Amino acid sequence: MKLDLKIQPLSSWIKATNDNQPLLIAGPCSAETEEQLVATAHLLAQTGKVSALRAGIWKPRTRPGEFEGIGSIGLEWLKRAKAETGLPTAVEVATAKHVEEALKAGVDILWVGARSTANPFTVQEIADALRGVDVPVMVKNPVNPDITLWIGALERINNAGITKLAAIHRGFSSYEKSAFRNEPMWDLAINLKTHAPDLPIINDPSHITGNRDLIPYISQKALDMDMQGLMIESHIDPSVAWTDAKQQVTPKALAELIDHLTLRKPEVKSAEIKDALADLRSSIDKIDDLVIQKLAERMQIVEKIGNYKKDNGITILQVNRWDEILKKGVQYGKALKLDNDFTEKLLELIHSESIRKQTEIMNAGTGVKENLTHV
Ligand SMILES: C=C(O[C@@H]1C=C(C(=O)O)C=C[C@H]1O)C(=O)O
Repeated sequence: MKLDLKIQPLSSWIKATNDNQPLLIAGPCSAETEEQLVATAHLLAQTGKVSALRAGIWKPRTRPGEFEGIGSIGLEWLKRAKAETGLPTAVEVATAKHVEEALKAGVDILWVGARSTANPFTVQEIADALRGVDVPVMVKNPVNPDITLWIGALERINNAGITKLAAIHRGFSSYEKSAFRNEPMWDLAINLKTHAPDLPIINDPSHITGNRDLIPYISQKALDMDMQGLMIESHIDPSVAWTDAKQQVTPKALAELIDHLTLRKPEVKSAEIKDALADLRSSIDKIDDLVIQKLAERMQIVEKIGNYKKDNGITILQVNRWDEILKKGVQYGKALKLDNDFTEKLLELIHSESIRKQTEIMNAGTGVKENLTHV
């Protein structure tokens, strides 16, 4: 399903400062003092790598009692930073009042935060406040891994007439313990790209990692996933930052980090490489056809087994048999140099479809509607 978004190219409102590096939006997590913001902005501008200055002035904090942003006074500081450095400015807005104040103060780019994206009422309020205004808006993914909420927010903003639109991939909350503050769940961002190929996606490695040491790894991966730019938090002295101290980098460290990234292009220019890729891809197509044929054959056998089970009062799940398949498969995959995790996930997917199919057979004619795709 392709989304019907009316979008202007990213280059109509923001560009990388040069062709050899990614588009970079940078700035402190929060504007703390006028001196901190303006001094950080100067150092960022001096790197020659930054296309816009970001700073949070209204901060949605998970718990009360934490620093909730400096508020509207920060808009004056942003004005000064822009006047002195020439950098366009970007802030997060979460209410109609924020939108009005930010626009009045001449903020160049607005973004909708992850907690706001998760709430359609909030997004609609922001969208209504944006009607008739020509300002670029970036929409962060919602905190929860729900791509339809992300799409819905983009649609609401776009329906209000905002065509300078981009998505920001900042990762998703997860119950699992992980090295990341927010799980990247790349599949969701790739899925969004498939739904809206023209929609630019900016990656936010600061919020994904929550840890400055992991930022280069996520930044490189984002570029290799064909994302259009990076938004990275940078503070003149991260050790004393009032918010997110662990994930901020100095402007100098940011410049070095950007220099170490490799920028690859999605287009294949050389005819020779194009031919070689076409050959390899045609081999992949043949293999994919075989994989699908074999899976369909397997499912026909599953159907027969399901019918036997129905006629003879046997449970669908056979734990020992499943365990045997999993162990054997993972071992075989390993011998053929497949990653254990991959083989396990693949077999689990096949098994859950097999269970679904047999559940359908058991329920046939009983009036029980089986809507679940996975059990
Ligand atoms: C197909 C069966 O039913 C279930 C599905 C399995 C599969 O798809 O391989 C294996 C064990 C069962 O949990 C079976 O009992 O063999």
